[in-house]
Amino acid sequence: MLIVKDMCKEYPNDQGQVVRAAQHISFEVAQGKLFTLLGPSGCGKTTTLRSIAGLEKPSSGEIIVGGRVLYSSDRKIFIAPNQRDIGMVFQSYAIWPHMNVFENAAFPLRVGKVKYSKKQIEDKVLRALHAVALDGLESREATKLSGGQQQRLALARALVMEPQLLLLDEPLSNLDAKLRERMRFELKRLQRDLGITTIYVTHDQSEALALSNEIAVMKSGHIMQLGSPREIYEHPANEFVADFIGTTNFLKGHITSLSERSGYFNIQTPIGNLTAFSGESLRVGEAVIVSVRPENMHLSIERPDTTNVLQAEIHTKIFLGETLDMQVKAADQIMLARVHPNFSPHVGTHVYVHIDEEKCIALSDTSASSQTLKIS
Ligand SMILES: Nc1ncnc2c1ncn2[C@@H]1O[C@H](COP(=O)(O)OP(=O)(O)OP(=O)(O)O)[C@@H](O)[C@H]1O
Repeated sequence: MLIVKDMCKEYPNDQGQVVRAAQHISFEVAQGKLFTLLGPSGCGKTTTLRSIAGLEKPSSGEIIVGGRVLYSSDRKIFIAPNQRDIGMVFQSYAIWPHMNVFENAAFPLRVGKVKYSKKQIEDKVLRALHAVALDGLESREATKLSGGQQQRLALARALVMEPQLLLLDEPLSNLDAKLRERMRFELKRLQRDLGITTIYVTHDQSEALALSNEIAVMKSGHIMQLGSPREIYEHPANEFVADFIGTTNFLKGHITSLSERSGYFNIQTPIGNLTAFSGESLRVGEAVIVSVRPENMHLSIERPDTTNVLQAEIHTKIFLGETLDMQVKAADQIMLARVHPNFSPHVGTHVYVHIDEEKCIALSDTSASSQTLKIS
């Protein structure tokens, strides 16, 4: 449905230098899916989204929506934003305060090139308002809506033209935390019910995990990893992704041997030997970082009869209601374990930490590429 091919966008900055805002961005989104561009501030998410909308002209590459080329540097094609059949909702969704709900939603139909009859406008607006569950509020002044309702109205205004592609740029960031969480579910339901292909921009990793069929994690204008929320969470491609998505423990080490299980490696770390999975082709002696999610650190008082067991001591405990976060200390390394609140040994207690081999992810330590150890 949407194809972005090798897209680059450069801007000149105030010092006359070139800012490479998006570099060789390529991805495809299937019909009806929700695809998220996720990354820290300045990584190029908005630039990518605005390029799809036609609000920015990329420096090179190609953008195709539903088989129609909207931009191609090679073929010198650039379709104007209002000819692209794309709906967009921005962070500052700016509904019109002097118009009621109906008129706000009808606005794009009234100003567009195509002239619609009164009946057509009414049908389309009521359909869009129904989709976002604002039916019955047509004559309410827009300013008398709650934050969440205003957000849904902005969405209805983007949907009223029945675009084939919907672009959402941090649409929930102006809402308070509770409402944001509720709107996440609403957005997901709405997107699924309407089956509208959607590109979503956010810097909030939990929002991305909750909403997306697929995520592109971006850093400094590059896509660092493309994958489903589960793939990205469970098998981060590199240290940046592991660190940016969720909470993780990092252990530095080096590979001592290949495990008998294919894809697994035996690793020596300062706090003990571990067997870990890696999607990379790592070599014996190579410096690695092992990433372990806190919920995969299983603590026990008795030594479990299995492999991948470390010895540690309870360092600090933080009660979080449904979970207990425990910092455990092994050698000089502090690690975070997220456990059930029923398991609450005293600070200073010696514990065993078991980590399933599948949940230990070895990533090549790029910062240590020059320090590869030789194992004879
Ligand atoms: N019009 C512009 N002129 C010059 N530089 C720009 C322009 N727009 C964006 N940039 C730069 O391009 C880079 C990417 O910006 P972009 O807005 O795409 O990032 P972002 O990931 O969406 O960030 P945020 O989450 O803060 O909106 C940044 O370094 C930004 O300063």
